[in-house]
This record gives sequence, C-alpha cells and structure tokens, in this order.
Amino acid sequence: MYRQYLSFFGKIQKLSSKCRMKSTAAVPKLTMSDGREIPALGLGTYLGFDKNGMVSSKDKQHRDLVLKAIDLGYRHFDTASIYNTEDEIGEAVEMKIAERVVTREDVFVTTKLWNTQHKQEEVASAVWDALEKSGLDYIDLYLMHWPIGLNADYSFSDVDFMETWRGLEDVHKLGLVKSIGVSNFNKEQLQRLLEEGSVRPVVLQIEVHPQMIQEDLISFARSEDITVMGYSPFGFLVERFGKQFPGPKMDDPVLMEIALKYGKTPAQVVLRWLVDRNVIPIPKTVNPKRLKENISIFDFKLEQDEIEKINRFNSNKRYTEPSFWQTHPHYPFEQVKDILPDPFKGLGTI
Ligand SMILES: NC(=O)C1=CN([C@@H]2O[C@H](COP(=O)(O)OP(=O)(O)OC[C@H]3O[C@@H](n4cnc5c(N)ncnc54)[C@H](OP(=O)(O)O)[C@@H]3O)[C@@H](O)[C@H]2O)C=CC1
Ligand SMILES: O=C1CO[C@H](CO)[C@@H](O)[C@@H]1O
Repeated sequence: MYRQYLSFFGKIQKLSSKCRMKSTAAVPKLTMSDGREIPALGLGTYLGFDKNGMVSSKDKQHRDLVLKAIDLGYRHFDTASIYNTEDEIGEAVEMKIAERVVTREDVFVTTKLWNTQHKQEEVASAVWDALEKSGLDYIDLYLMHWPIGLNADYSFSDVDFMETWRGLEDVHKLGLVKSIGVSNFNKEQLQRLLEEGSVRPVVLQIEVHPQMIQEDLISFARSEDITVMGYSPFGFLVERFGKQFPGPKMDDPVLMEIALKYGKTPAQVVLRWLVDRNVIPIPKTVNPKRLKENISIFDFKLEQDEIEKINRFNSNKRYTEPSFWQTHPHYPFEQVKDILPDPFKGLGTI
C-alpha cells in the first residue's frame, strides 16, 4: 500500500513539474454587482506573525515577489493595512507600469480598513494612508476587515459597523476607492448592511477551504449578487494563533486521485474547487515555484461529483478564529470555549 502511494505521489510530482513548465493563461475576470471587473484569482499577501508581531518584508523581498507575480500573470493583490505589504505591492505595480508590462487599469488592488479605525471620520484618513503607502491614486476594492470596532489599546469600542460602513460609502463617493465590501461578516450582519446601507457591498471575503466550505453563506451572498473571495484556501496546512489543525493534507487520496486525472497538483485542485464554486481564491505564497503553480489552474475544470467529493471534507473548522474578541457585540462567529490570547494587542493603530 505504502509503495503504491509512493509511486502515485511520484507520478503527481512528475505531472506537476510538467504542468509548471507550461506558460500560464490569462486569469479570467468576474463582473461585480457594481459593473466593475475583478480577476478570478488573487495573490494573498499576509506574511504571518512571529514572536515580534506581524511579519514584514525584508530587503524588498515582497516587492520582488510581486514583480514576479505580475510577470506570471497575477493582476489581483489582496492586502490590508495590518499586513504591512501595501507599500511593496504599490512599488512593484508602479515599476511594472513604468516598464509598460501593465497599465494601472490592468491591476486590481484590494486593501482593508483595520478595526481600530472604525469611526466614520477615521475611514478617509485610513484610505489616504493606504494611498500614500502604496503610491496608488485609487484603491480598486476597499473592505471593512472585521465588523468589530476596537479602540487604539484594543479594548472594544462601541462604534457600530453601520457607522463604519457610512465611512466606506464616503470614500467610495469621493472616488478614492472604486468598490466597497466587507470581510468576516456573517449572514445577519450582511442582511443588516443590505437593509440599512445606501451602497451595497460588492464583495464578501471569508475563510473558504475544504474544511470550511461555507455553503450557506456563499449561497446567501450569491442570491444577493455579492461576489465571494475565499481566504486561506490552504488553511488546512497552516498554524494559526499558535494552533495546528488536523485536516486533509496535500497527500490526501481524494485530492491526489483528482490531481492525477488532470495532471495537476492537489493544491491546484483545491484552488480550482474554489473557482468552480465561483469563489475567488487568494492563495498566499512567498515561494516562486508555488506562485506559478497557484496561477496555473485555468486550463481545467472539475466535474460536479469531484466538487462534491471535496465538499465532504467539511467540518466547519475555522483557522482564523479570534476568540479573544468573542465577547464583542459584533463578533461574527459562534462562541468557543478555548479563548486564545490576543496577538494584535500592542500593534497599535496601523
Ligand atoms: N480577511 C481576512 O480576515 C483574512 C484574509 N486573508 C487573506 O488571504 C490570503 C491567503 O490566506 P493565508 O491564510 O495567508 O494562507 P493560504 O491558505 O493562502 O496559504 C497557507 C500556506 O500554504 C502555503 N502554500 C501556498 N501555496 C501552496 C502550494 N501550492 N502548495 C503547498 N503549500 C502552499 C504557503 O506557504 P509558502 O508561502 O511557503 O508557499 C502558505 O503559508 C492572505 O495572505 C490574506 O491576503 C487571510 C486570513 C484572514
Ligand atoms: O487578515 C488577517 C490575517 O490573519 C490574521 C490572523 O492570523 C487575521 O486575524 C486577519 O483577519
């Protein structure tokens, strides 16, 4: 059995290196409810936490990665004020525009408002900050990162997310951001936004991977013409808030069998599973080989029964579960017993 596995895995490796050699096709686009187009795959740029807090790029490593990504065909970059990557993404975009590889209109940059700037009047200054850091003259998509308002010392603020949404509507009206949306909102919070807001959110960004398939929320978003972006597509591989979770790994027989059929890697199958469910994956990698692997997913399509096979991994397991905020009135997820320490405390207003 073990031998069979090894030869199976060997075949996958060969096939995947062959497919990595092929040139990448252009990333297709989806149309959002405001009529604007968004690339169907983006590059995640959250570099993680270490003992000193959020990880930042060193020696322009991340700028160089984004330069490579643009050469490979990536046109969509997902960042946030807390990721500390807005500056190097902007620098890379500017360089590629100067080289005439892309125009500003070819590139789509998503960034997010952090929880410590939720007062309506703070939103514009947060956007100006993002524009200054990135050197861009507008943001394509601006998301409220969480429905949770915090004070500068990370105590809970009483700012309601509808007040924050009005701030996003203001910057949208000013043209500083072309489209607005939200991240980590649950169905009831989205419903409230749709009922009370003047501008509809065009995008919902949530955690989506084989262990968190988000069937209900995705179908609700679809019924409201809200485009879904899926974060942590490889969530089952990573450690979050100091916790490692069990889950299907890349050598899972179900993923491997589908991968073998298409001459793809299990990682590519997972990304394609998101695309075929109309969810925009934003995989993060700092590895040049995986950068190419993750974009080479537009020359095959999963069958419905393959999508369902992957859906069966679902266990509603969240990797991003900031339980330290769970007593906040707008905490979007179910309550858990195991409350983790807050790693954001001390980062200040970013
Ligand atoms: N709105 C929100 O609250 C959140 C948004 N996000 C966004 O979503 C993005 C993606 O999510 P993220 O949690 O970073 O993690 P991912 O699930 O995208 O990636 C997890 C890890 O998988 C590895 N990996 C990437 N590609 C492959 C591959 N082909 N084969 C094997 N391993 C691979 C990467 O390591 P390596 O770099 O070594 O390749 C990475 O550290 C973030 O970067 C961020 O932009 C994420 C979390 C929350
Ligand atoms: O975007 C994010 C990146 O990951 C963090 C956790 O490690 C999240 O809390 C945050 O929302």
